[in-house]
Amino acid sequence: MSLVTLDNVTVRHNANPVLHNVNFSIQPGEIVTIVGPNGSGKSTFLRTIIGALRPNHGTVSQAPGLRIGYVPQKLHIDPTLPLTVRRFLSLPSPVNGAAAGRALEQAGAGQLMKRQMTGLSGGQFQRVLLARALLCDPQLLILDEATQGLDQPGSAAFYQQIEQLRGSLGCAILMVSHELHVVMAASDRVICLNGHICCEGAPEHVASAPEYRALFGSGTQGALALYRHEHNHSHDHSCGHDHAHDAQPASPDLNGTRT
Ligand SMILES: Nc1ncnc2c1ncn2[C@@H]1O[C@H](COP(=O)(O)OP(=O)(O)OP(=O)(O)O)[C@@H](O)[C@H]1O
Repeated sequence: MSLVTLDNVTVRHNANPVLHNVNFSIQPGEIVTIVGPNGSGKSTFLRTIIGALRPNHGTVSQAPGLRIGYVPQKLHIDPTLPLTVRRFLSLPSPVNGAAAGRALEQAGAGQLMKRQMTGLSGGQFQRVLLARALLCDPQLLILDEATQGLDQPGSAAFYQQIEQLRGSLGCAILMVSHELHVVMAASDRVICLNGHICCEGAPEHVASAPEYRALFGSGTQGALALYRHEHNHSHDHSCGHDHAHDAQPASPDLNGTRT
């Protein structure tokens, strides 16, 4: 059974159609990535799925009792506000220390519990947002441009964490990203959105689709191939071929340096 289904959904902002006749569903454990140019309706799509926006036409249905974890695009915290990670995770509802620690571990941020929110690096901050989304033990985890502002190794490490979470928690993941070559390697299905669904399918299929290339050009496909190569092999650099041009998704050291 699908976790969420959109049936012929149209959404307008101030009478302007932003999404038009969109059909979509996501299955348990699936990783789906939404790509599309600025203003193409990606955030509107996510907000419609979580129920923050009502469609003007069509229907949105959720599996009964569906638990959704949401990682926003960004979150501003007043730099003068003293707020530890532990306290942040208890907003708006209190959580016990064990649950907070478990969520931080799952997000790859186990050692950040006592840190000040305003002292975190961009990557650490996003992992804390991820931990907060995991507190409800989501069946569907939604991420809206969650790696904005991170460098490419930081983004790649973040998405590898997401892939691991799908493996360990079994949750489905729906994410929006501009970093096509990084994100697509972790996706089961990619949807190219531009007010309507232009094309969808396996990452390789979408990367070579004419609709996708019309929007993004063809440069990404080479980067995707490189990343897949790096992503799939055993990381044994002694096997004799040239890695000089491989994309290198590194594991960030959450204390601030990178390995
Ligand atoms: N609350 C709103 N009121 C009026 N117009 C809106 C509102 N939210 C979004 N829009 C408009 O709807 C269109 C789609 O916006 P949306 O944020 O969904 O796109 P996006 O693909 O997520 O963009 P980006 O990649 O820039 O984040 C844009 O033209 C935007 O200006």
